[in-house]
Amino acid sequence: MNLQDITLFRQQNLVAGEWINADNGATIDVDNPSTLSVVGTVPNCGSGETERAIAAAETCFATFRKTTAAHRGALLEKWFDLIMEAQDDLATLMTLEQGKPFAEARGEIAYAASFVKWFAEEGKRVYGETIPSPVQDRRIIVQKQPVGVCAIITPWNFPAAMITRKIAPALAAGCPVVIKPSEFTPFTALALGVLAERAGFPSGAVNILTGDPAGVGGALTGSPAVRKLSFTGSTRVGKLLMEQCAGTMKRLSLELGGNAPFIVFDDADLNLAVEGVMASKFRNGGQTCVCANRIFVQAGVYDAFAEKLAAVVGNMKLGDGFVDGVEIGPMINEAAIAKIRSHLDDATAKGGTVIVGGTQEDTSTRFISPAVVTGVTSDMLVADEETFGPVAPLFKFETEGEALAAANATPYGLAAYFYTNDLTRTFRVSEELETGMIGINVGGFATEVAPFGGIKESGLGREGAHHGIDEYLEVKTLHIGGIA
Ligand SMILES: NC(=O)c1ccc[n+]([C@@H]2O[C@H](COP(=O)([O-])OP(=O)(O)OC[C@H]3O[C@@H](n4cnc5c(N)ncnc54)[C@H](O)[C@@H]3O)[C@@H](O)[C@H]2O)c1
Ligand SMILES: O=C[C@H](O)CS(=O)(=O)O
Repeated sequence: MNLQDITLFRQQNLVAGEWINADNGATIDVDNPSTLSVVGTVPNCGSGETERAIAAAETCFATFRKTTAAHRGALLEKWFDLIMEAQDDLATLMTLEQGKPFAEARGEIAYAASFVKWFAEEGKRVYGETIPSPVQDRRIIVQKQPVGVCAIITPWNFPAAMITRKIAPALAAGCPVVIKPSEFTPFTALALGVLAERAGFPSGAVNILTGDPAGVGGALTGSPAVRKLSFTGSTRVGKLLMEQCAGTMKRLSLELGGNAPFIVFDDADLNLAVEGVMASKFRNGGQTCVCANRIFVQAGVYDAFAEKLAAVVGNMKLGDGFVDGVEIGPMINEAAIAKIRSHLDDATAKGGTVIVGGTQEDTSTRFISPAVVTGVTSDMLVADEETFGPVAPLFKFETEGEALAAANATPYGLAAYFYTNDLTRTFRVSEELETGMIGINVGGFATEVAPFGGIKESGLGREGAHHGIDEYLEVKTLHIGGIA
């Protein structure tokens, strides 16, 4: 493994300031989706180790909550510096275990670090209020306090950013965390844990467990000592965890699945719209929650747009993430390949045409060439399910009303995109689209400064911006009487 600092490669879990193995010594293999070789192993922990991590976080909370925001901000600043110094090593671990092109992995590390730097400052701006009392001898003060021990469960597709987008505000607010990263991409998370230790976070502030999702997750969601769950992943698992948290009334932040519409109106700049699809659809090989999942093109420009898009997609470089110039890496696992194949086969069986890509040179690998499909209709799987792969399905529409109805015909509401040069249409369409975030003549909006999140079955709450820290705070109102 080509790391400058090999100590960042950890095959153990971080619990109460100690690096541990599973109590029974069991391990999980982590493979390289490009070569199918084993990158390494991590402990297969369960409820026992999780309960110890929760206890360590609870012990830590008693003192960590009383540190100043400035102190916690200084720790976050130091962590930011260490993350950026280790950017290449962290990106190497990410490409090894997740497969994304190395340049994208480096970009994600910088994106992940931006949340750490942002919340180092936001923690110092957690302001309270004084409220004019309706009773003469009383004073009313509103305080904000850390919610307590937080459980953090994250997906494999952005293995660094999905962790820091949660734990940076949690730590800034004074909340210790117990993290369960995806079993597919644990090494990035564990390396971030090494750097958090080096930054000076106290024992028990950051705990990281790998293992049986249901076992670790069940201990986290069932523990009354855990006051909040922040989850990013599929809507299916999000609903399950929401149910499991009900018994202890935990605070919830849920960042779930998407089914983003991408609408190209006939007055759009088609070259810009093609650039937008490339940015939105094919980032991380299409394994992105906010990627364009359904592309609606107005009839007058449909053929021209399809031709332009196919020409660019057909020239994309597919391969191992460490090869210079590769734009599409391997899919994360065999199930991902199977889902992509099922969507392509279903579309062609129902009248669609794959005009470029969608093939595998070797079906024993996890590589599939990026595809454009025309003649796509609402009865196809791609209309209702997150493909989570490099497939661009093109739907044709006639009127704005038809496009809006189709775009909103989904239980998801995370992201949407549309391209137009008509100002009044910009406001009309923005106000009608049922999503949490909209790109207008832009195909990507990953930034720490703006709120990120969805509506409907895409989740609850917001991450990033000033909104993100409120998810880790409780509001307390003081009514002080007898003041003559
Ligand atoms: N909205 C967002 O910000 C956002 C960001 C990234 C990914 N996602 C979504 O995540 C999904 C892809 O990620 P994924 O495949 O890792 O999702 P997933 O739901 O399968 O897994 C997410 C995490 O949940 C854990 N998990 C699975 N079953 C569990 C259980 N029973 N109890 C506790 N934990 C459990 C997994 O181990 C993993 O750590 C897509 O739907 C994508 O849209 C959403
Ligand atoms: O996959 C989901 C991520 O949240 C996408 S982004 O990097 O935040 O845009």
